[in-house]
Amino acid sequence: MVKPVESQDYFTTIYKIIKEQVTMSKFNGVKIVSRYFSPSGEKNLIFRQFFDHISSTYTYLLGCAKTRECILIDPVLEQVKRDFQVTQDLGLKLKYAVNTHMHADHVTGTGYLRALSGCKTIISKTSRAQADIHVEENDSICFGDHELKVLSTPGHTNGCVTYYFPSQGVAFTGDALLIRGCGRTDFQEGDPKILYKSVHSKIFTLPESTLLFPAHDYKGMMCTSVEEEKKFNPRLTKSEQEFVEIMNNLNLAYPQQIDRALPANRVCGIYDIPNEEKKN
Ligand SMILES: N[C@@H](CCC(=O)N[C@@H](CSS)C(=O)NCC(=O)O)C(=O)O
Ligand SMILES: [Fe+2]
Repeated sequence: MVKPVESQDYFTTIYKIIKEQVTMSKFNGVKIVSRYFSPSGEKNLIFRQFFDHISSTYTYLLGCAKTRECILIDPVLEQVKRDFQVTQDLGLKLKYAVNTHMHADHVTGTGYLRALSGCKTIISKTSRAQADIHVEENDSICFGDHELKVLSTPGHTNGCVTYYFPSQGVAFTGDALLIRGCGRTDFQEGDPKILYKSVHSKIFTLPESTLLFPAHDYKGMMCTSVEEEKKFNPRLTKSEQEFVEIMNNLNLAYPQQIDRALPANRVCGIYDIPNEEKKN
């Protein structure tokens, strides 16, 4: 039985309430994970998922309901004011602006957020991009009472990481794993064999009920689970050889903003915001 949801909180419209990581029923061989991902502070967590329509990027706000410290994962430059305003509305103090990788399709908002709020920027060491803090496999990112673990998941880019949130049974996969897809491997040191290994050894080995939140979706989907992707991902359920073949023949157009995005993202976005701009 799924308990009715009484909270008006955002997340309850997506997931039904249940106390622990219990799976409720089976459909098409997949356990329907109806997990309550802390919207009301039951587990002391504030969560928001934001979307940028131009680049189809998801940005995630995670906040500690007790200490009010928060982080933003994969903010987009053009949406920084929106995202930052929400942190202020909710009485949160931004501690870190975090990247899953050096994005090619949009300019990261991390540098701008740093200028606006004084937060620290984070990216992986392997990305070789500039930031205040460089993370590696097994590092922790702590905010308030919460801790994310860094999993190195290269293949889309060398520096791709997944941020795993064990206490919530959630992982933020960046472009390593997309819903029913994965990040392309045809530029930025992309390598399909490495990506296949990353996903199979680091993401598909997480508990099956782990909810996965990617950096992008192009079909309007918002979230998946390890179990779903292990069963239904049209690329990563194949053998390594078939996967390589698929990835080498995607023939995708280059991201429209790539020429602007890569140089900016090498320095973690735009840092020098005019004072006037900061006030608006
Ligand atoms: N049309 C978009 C770019 C779409 C794209 O290439 N997305 C990347 C993630 S951003 S680096 C990707 O890996 N896609 C995989 C796929 O299968 O679509 C734009 O012009 O920005
Ligand atoms: Fe990417």
